[in-house]
Amino acid sequence: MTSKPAIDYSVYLVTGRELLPPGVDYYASLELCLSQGNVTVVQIREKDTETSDFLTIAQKSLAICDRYNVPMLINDNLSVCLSLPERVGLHIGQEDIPVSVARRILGPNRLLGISVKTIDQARIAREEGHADYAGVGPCYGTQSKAGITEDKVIGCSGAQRIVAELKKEGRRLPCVLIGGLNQRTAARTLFGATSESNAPDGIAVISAIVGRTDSDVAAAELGDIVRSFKTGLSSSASNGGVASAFALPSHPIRDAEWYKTSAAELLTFHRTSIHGPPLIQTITSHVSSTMSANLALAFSSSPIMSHEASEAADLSLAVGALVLNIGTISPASREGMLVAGRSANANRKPVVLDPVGGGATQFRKDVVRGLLNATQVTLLKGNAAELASIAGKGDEVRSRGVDSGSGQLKDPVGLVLGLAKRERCLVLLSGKKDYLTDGQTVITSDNGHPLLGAITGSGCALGVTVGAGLAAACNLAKSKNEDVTSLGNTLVAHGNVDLLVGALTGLLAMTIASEKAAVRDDVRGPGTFIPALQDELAAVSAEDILKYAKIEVVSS
Ligand SMILES: Cc1ncc(COP(=O)(O)OP(=O)(O)O)c(N)n1
Ligand SMILES: Cc1nc(C(=O)O)sc1CCOP(=O)(O)O
Repeated sequence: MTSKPAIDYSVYLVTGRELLPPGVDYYASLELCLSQGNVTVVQIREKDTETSDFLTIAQKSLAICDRYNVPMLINDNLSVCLSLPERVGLHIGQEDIPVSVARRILGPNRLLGISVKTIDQARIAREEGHADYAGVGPCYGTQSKAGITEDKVIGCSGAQRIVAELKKEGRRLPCVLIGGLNQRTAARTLFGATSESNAPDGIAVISAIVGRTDSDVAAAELGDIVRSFKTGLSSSASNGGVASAFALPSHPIRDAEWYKTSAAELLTFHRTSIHGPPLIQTITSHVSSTMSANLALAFSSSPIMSHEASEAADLSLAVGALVLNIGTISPASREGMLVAGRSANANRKPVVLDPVGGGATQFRKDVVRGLLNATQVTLLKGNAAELASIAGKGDEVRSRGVDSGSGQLKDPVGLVLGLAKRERCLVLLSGKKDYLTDGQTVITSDNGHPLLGAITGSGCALGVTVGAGLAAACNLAKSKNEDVTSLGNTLVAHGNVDLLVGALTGLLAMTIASEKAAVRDDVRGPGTFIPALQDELAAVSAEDILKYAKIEVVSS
């Protein structure tokens, strides 16, 4: 029989004296962040401190933790842990003393945590049963620990797979996410690491609390995020599961006519909106920049083609949507995209990611993974090869470079639904038939003319019209005084905004315009098609959507 108290892992502070702001006293900072009851566990981590000094720091820290009734653990150092009362636990890594040996020495009553970075390590930790909980990471890059290179980062999807392994039936091991978790990343990482009924139990942080002079406020912000996540969990559990209820919008089943009518109404609103044309920040390829800007204008939007990282935060206050297209990606434009993505997330602006050629090279794969890890994307748009690569099904459709083909996907509906659920975003699979989903409903569209494939940049411009459609959906909700800013339970739904209809409107406008352009008398081939497409996109109307949209709801 063990006598371990139940632990609330919600906000797990790992200390880091070297990260304190200048002039801030370690003990004062620790006391301050514990003072409001938001930090629920503390681990004392001293990487370069002599054992005797480590013990002194740990003893003084324990007095503070005891005052606030917060459980405490020691990082790595068994002798410091054993010198302290039995209520003090130990956290070890995979390279430290073996967990079975640690358990034998510590006895059954001390809390013992282990770091896991792979599914195998998670399985072993769960099966062996020596550890009481696992620290899962590094979720993202961090300055707080040496040696965390890009290839070691597991991101939301890696964390999701590890959490699922830790939570397998039989023994469900509690776990916390660690590495780059902060006020900006915590919500989407908690949501993103959750699948079915497998959710992390909390977040472990160093810099997000230790690096702040107002460590009490920092802890309260994180506490709010984790509580709101857990509230979403319990309400969704009673609604039949986690992923269905909060990761993606849950709405009534609607038929194709409803979507057609809603898209037509949104288009009318967008063309005549008192908000004026939404500003669409587009970081795109050199090849398609002019085409994208012109077609954005034709679709009643205002393009701004800024790649500059230093103005992204200011811009994101003004933009209606952000479009990230990796067609001619470089390390500098990747940096701009990361900053712009962060700023858009912070200001709750929709983000479209177009992973052009995403499966073609390792560099592009890394860029796409990095962007998906660092940004909560609202809509992921790609062709069969690009989306199959992101889904880890690259062998299903061999990538042939940036214009890789329509592909022979075995199960396009399953692919887009799976990706939408995993990445917590809308997914648009473009091809002869387009598939659009919000993770609940899948809409197919048979619109679009083959000449779109004969000109360069039409796919990139589609990303922009879809982005403008998302911005229009936000503006429509605002005009009805609906909440478009709250975090709520849905990360991609932006309160009451119907982003699925927004994306559909941008898709139909572009594809119907292409059909109307292609049949014009003045169009004799790709060259004359381009200006005609621009004209027809400027003219496409609600009536055109009602008359020409060829959409079906194939899954609800
Ligand atoms: C909660 C939690 N999770 C993971 C770690 C990392 O531990 P470890 O792998 O031992 O690395 P160091 O902390 O020793 O650098 C942790 N400390 N806490
Ligand atoms: C101590 C530690 N361990 C990690 C792991 O992944 O094993 S990441 C990490 C540092 C976490 O610091 P911050 O919250 O400032 O990113």
